[in-house]
Amino acid sequence: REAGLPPGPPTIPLLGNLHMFPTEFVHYKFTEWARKYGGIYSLKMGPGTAVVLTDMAAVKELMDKRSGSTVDRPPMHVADLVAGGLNMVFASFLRHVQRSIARVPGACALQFVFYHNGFYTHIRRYSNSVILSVLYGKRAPRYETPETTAFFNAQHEWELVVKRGATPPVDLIPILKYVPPRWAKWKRDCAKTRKLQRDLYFGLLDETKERLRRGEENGSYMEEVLTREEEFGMDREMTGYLGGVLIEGGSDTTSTFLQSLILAMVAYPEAQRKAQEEMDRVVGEHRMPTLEDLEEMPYIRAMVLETHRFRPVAPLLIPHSTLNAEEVGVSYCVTKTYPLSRLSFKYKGFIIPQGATIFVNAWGIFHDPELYDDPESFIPDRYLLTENGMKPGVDGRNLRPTLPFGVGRRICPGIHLAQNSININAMNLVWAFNFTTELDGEGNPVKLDTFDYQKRAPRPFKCKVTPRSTEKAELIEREFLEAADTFSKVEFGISPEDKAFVAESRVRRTDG
Ligand code: HEM
Repeated sequence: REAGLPPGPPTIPLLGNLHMFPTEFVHYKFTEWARKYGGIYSLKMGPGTAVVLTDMAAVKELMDKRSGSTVDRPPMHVADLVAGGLNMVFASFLRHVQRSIARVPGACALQFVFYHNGFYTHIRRYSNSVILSVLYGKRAPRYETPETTAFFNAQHEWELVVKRGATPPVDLIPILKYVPPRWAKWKRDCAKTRKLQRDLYFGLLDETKERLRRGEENGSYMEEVLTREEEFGMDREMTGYLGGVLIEGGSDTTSTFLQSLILAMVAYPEAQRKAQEEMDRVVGEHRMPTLEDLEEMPYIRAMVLETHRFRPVAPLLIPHSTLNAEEVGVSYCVTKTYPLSRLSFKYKGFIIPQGATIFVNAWGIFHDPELYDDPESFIPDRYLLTENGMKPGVDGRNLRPTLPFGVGRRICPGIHLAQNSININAMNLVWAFNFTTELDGEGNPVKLDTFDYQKRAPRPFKCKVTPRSTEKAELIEREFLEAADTFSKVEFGISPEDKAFVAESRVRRTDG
């Protein structure tokens, strides 16, 4: 480790800390190291450097205030192979694409009707459907809807190619880029993923274009991007990937949050009971909640914040990297191509080299026992006691409540859509259903493991989902049937199987 870098675990020659880099649940290890080496520590990744921030003040200063310099992403050759450098999540800052995204509209959940089992996949379908409706004006009525299946297939392949160890360390040893595909399975896997993604993204784009040509707009986001492509300085490739990246960003994130919320409500029935009490007081039995009710619901708001803290969807956000060389008090206006490698960030006496990868350890902050009482438990009440949920007396002014959505200029562009979707669903779920543990063969409740996660999401778990009353079940169905007109606007071009499913779902099933 070069002199001046933040401290960190001992290194070995050539590899640095690479040999000890965890293959999964990286945030646990990063947090363990944070407790040992401090809120700012470094890891040597071969010749490169990574800096891990588990300190609120450092996150605010380096990632929010000096976002212009920490806005970049570390190189990811696999993402370039799959999306030709146009997956903006992993690409350097694409300003014009970002500008067009800044307008992703807020939308709320239209439908959340499930009666018995299958809630886990239902939630995944729901969040994919919301994003497909917003972007392309085409909803996904079933988990088996062709676009939804195609998306989850492509996503599965994508996750395999980016999995640690699936590819040689091509970002560290760039010469590996030139290995011909016949000797590199990982390259063939990338090509397969690329095809799956392109078939879906450009298929949806072409359908939207065709609809526009026929004058059958339905107000979707991509219609607007297509009409204003020139103004945004975008071409077909960029537009196609813009849509694709938004489907990726918007699908499994919202659903993961909702799955964690349900898991927490089952594991902590007392929190569920308090949320239901508040719901019954504010909304009652005879109507469904609306977003306007949230103002009157401090406990539900606290429960949403606590879910973000307890199980953040992105425990390490998405890694950033430093773009400009800069020293405290002196900003050098440099671009990536201009070599100023001797200049680096200096923060609290530590050097953060140009091009370093920066991880924001949101998990480590949210689970710090110095900041939160009993951080491993789900306790929404903590947000009623203090504004930021921290122990009384802890100065939490440096922590933005939106940290789970990222930092600086890279903050999640879907934040408003996501927050609306999360809030209305949290409210609907609490209003409508009881979530309880399943019983085992002997009638004892099956204990849930709230740490049993797979990548970001809880592993599929069993719980009983029962409507809280017959009246509520009937009301849900009535509202669903009344929303038929709204749904039909986003049912252009759905498959015959989806059409049949939709027709069947519009037949009243309850007696009300
Ligand atoms: C619970 C819901 C969500 C959470 C917690 C979440 C969280 C995040 C986080 C942590 C980042 C990385 C920010 C950073 O690098 O500092 C991010 C980026 C991103 N998110 Fe979200 N997100 C959610 C929903 C959505 C939705 C609904 C969309 C699409 C409409 C979306 C689209 C994106 C995109 C495109 C990026 C990449 C931005 C960039 O690299 O500049 N996300 N999100």
